[in-house]
Amino acid sequence: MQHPLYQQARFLKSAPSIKQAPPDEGWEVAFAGRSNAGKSSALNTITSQKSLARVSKTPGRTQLINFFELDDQRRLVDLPGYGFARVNEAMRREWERHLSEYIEKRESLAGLIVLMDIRHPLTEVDELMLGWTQGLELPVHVLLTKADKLKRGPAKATVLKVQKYLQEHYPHATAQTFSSLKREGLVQVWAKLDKWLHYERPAKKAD
Ligand SMILES: Nc1nc2c(ncn2[C@@H]2O[C@H](COP(=O)(O)OP(=O)(O)OP(=O)(O)O)[C@@H](O)[C@H]2O)c(=O)[nH]1
Ligand SMILES: [Mg+2]
Repeated sequence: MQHPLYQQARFLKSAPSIKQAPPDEGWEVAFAGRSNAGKSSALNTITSQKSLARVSKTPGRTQLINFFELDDQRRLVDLPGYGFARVNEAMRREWERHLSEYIEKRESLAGLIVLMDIRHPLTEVDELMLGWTQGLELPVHVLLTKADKLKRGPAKATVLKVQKYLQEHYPHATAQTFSSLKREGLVQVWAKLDKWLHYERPAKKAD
């Protein structure tokens, strides 16, 4: 199962900060989340590509924003992973400055996907991230990743709890379960991305 837009994704460029980003035109959706939450895996699953987004062996080393081109108007963006344990204070500040600047100033940013491991969602640093999106009219969609690690019952209970919490504290945010391993939740994410990126899937030809 592939998607005509996301399967076209191609690496465009890496930028250390918003200054080096590609022109701020069209629409883009960014993927954020703690290191190891499964961002790279999700990007590869969504785009039906094996190694579009590189899986980093050294969390916290890459402070780059990676841009992937879908077509001449649309992009996906892989943001540096956050929350890695022993990163020094200066690096953490630098990360916060770059990320908050990107989220607040990037005109073409149409939505933010925030990935959280379903076994420990809504950590302090996730809340920091969600806080930056408040008052920006920036929609957020949370992917509770690695859903295959929980049984169906507990997974369902977690998503309901997270949805309720978001509704109360971040009403601009929605949530769903996701598994790259099982390709679960893919159709739901595609629908969200299509909407944010103003993309209409061509109608299937009747034959
Ligand atoms: N069981 C399971 N494991 C997953 C899933 N998605 C990712 N993983 C594993 O989780 C680990 C981290 O995945 P990545 O996709 O590299 O995570 P990331 O968020 O890109 O990490 P950083 O680049 O360090 O920020 C890897 O060992 C993956 O194989 C999933 O849906 N199910
Ligand atoms: Mg990654």
